[in-house]
Amino acid sequence: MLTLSRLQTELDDRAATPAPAQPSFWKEFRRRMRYLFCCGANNNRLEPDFTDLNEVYVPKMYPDWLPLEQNQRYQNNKQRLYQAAYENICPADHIVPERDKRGELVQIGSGRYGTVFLARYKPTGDYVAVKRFKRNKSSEIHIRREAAFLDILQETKLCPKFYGILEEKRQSTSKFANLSIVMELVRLKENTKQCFNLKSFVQTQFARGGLTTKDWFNFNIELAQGLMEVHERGICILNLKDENIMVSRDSEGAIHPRLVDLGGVVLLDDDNPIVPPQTFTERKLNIFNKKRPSLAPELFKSSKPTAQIDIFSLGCIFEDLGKREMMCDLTELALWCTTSDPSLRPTLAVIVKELGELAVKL
Ligand SMILES: Nc1ncnc2c1ncn2[C@@H]1O[C@H](COP(=O)(O)OP(=O)(O)OP(=O)(O)O)[C@@H](O)[C@H]1O
Repeated sequence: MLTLSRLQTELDDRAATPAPAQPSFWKEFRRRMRYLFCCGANNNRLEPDFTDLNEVYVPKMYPDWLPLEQNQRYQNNKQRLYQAAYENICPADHIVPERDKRGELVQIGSGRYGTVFLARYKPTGDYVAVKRFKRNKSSEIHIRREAAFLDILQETKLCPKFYGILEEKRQSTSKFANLSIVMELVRLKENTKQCFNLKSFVQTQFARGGLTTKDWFNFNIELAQGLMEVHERGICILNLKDENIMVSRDSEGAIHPRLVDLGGVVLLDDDNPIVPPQTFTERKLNIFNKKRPSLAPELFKSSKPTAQIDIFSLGCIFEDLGKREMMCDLTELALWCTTSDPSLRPTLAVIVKELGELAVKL
């Protein structure tokens, strides 16, 4: 909602900005935010035409530094990307929503773009998570794009299995869009329906009981290794934060990270740099920066989507964990990862090595 003070600030800004050829602040702001968090390189496309993503995505899948064998796999992804976006449909009668005693849908979590519900996948009886998207926040291309990336990243240990796109006819007055994403339910333990993201996990005594510092180090090693796998596929998460990392515990009590919410992903080293609008004043940048402290500072100047951006966000996760669990070594590593100069941040390989060495000492 445009509050009076925000409106006043905008008007002040407009007055201070020379009129000719300057795009409106809010128009440019929305365009940039869409670029950052929704459509990535295809921010200008309003039509659900996915072929452009194919074209944009595939050349990026040939980074020189990758072994030939991996490049070959990316070539095969071209067809899959399209299929995931348009052909990987989960038939509506395969999904049986779970309801509580009052007959309401069981909600697992929610965010700015969607709400995630619990359901059963009829053919196998598996529990699944169905992410419904808010109609006013997500375009069709946004949803299809998220699904396509989930399809590619489900190969990694970090991301949940993708069951397909669910199409349901809803009234135009409905809060939710017609398309939803069906994916594996990432739950705390095999035999429960409870799900915890890292943020809620650390605050819930019964879920986190009995953990040692070593467990946390191993968890972080897995997280960094998982991120490496994501980067190897030419993808930058951009939106890495504790709410998007789910925690599961195995039969021995060890914790493992899984990544959900690929709504913000962009292509690594995309030629389109992410730049804040010209009219973004220093003050506004600071306000936005404070609201999203896990975003790397270079994003607020002008930056290509790089691995270092995710490493900064990973550092913010380490910082929170280090402080909360009183792991000084982790806090120190966090400081290194969140260096404002991206070229000084450690690579993921170095992070894994450092964490491994620290874990051995325990
Ligand atoms: N596969 C899943 N299994 C279990 N819980 C999930 C799953 N996917 C999402 N969640 C839960 O639902 C919450 C909201 O999902 P998600 O982050 O995808 O929504 P969003 O609207 O895109 O969020 P954001 O505001 O961060 O963009 C997550 O924080 C997580 O706790």
